[in-house]
Amino acid sequence: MGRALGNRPALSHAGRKVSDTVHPVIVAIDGPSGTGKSSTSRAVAAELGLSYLDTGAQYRAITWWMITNGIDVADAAAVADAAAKPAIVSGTDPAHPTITVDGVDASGPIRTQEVTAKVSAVSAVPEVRTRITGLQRSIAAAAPNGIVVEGRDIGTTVLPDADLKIFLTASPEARAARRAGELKGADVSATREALIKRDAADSTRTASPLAKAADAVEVDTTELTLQQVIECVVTLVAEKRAAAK
Ligand SMILES: Nc1ncnc2c1ncn2[C@@H]1O[C@H](COP(=O)(O)OP(=O)(O)O)[C@@H](O)[C@H]1O
Ligand SMILES: Nc1ccn([C@@H]2O[C@H](COP(=O)(O)OP(=O)(O)O)[C@@H](O)[C@H]2O)c(=O)n1
Repeated sequence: MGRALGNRPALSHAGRKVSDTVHPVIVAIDGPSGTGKSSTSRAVAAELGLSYLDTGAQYRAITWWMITNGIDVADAAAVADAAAKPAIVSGTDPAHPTITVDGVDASGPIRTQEVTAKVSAVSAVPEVRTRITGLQRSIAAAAPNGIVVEGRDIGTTVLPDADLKIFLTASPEARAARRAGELKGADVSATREALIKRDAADSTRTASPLAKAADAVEVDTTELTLQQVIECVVTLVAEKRAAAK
């Protein structure tokens, strides 16, 4: 499948050849925690002039709202009942991504350990996924030049017709070392265990689990620098655009 970039209606702009028109490009980047999705996606979007959406931040935002509103995240029915309540707004400039919940900046609170520990339970609830997936599709459809969307189920469920799908992987050791490096003083082996536990929950849930789409390009980042991963994805986007001309 995949949306053929070159098969879109050929619009004729005054003084501009149709072949010069750059169509919006949709890039889906999925994979487990610490594989480099956010850093790669932001950099690729910035380099190519695309919008950027961190879908994990949206699931963290709704989890933070549940916690601050006293909802027991282990109670799936209570989470489902409340899923439509918070207003979640994502800013998609890769130079300055933002997220607000009911108008309040949530970029700091969504990164706490409590949210990290509870986000998998909330994101497994089908009503939550339906709500957040709807937001993601509207944001992608409105991006003027195209968008890089990163998460767990973008290539499989949210944007199955994306022009390019990437699935990033890395060894648990490399991922834990990267994450522990961000959380000053964090123990690498405890971080590794927590990552493995969250990946297992995300991969085994019934509703839209973490999975590689059949037509995704898998990139193992264990031995690559971040710059190498960025260059790899930028090259793959350029190849897609060239093939679509
Ligand atoms: N290829 C890489 N080599 C070394 N460090 C990396 C690499 N990719 C990402 N990082 C670092 O690892 C950490 C986690 O990356 P991030 O992009 O947040 O991963 P994810 O979004 O998949 O959880 C960040 O500090 C980032 O700078
Ligand atoms: N498309 C997505 C993105 C994230 N998530 C959930 O949100 C959590 C946090 O995602 P994240 O991208 O912020 O995680 P990390 O950057 O910490 O790896 C994941 O562990 C999943 O439970 C999801 O279910 N579907």
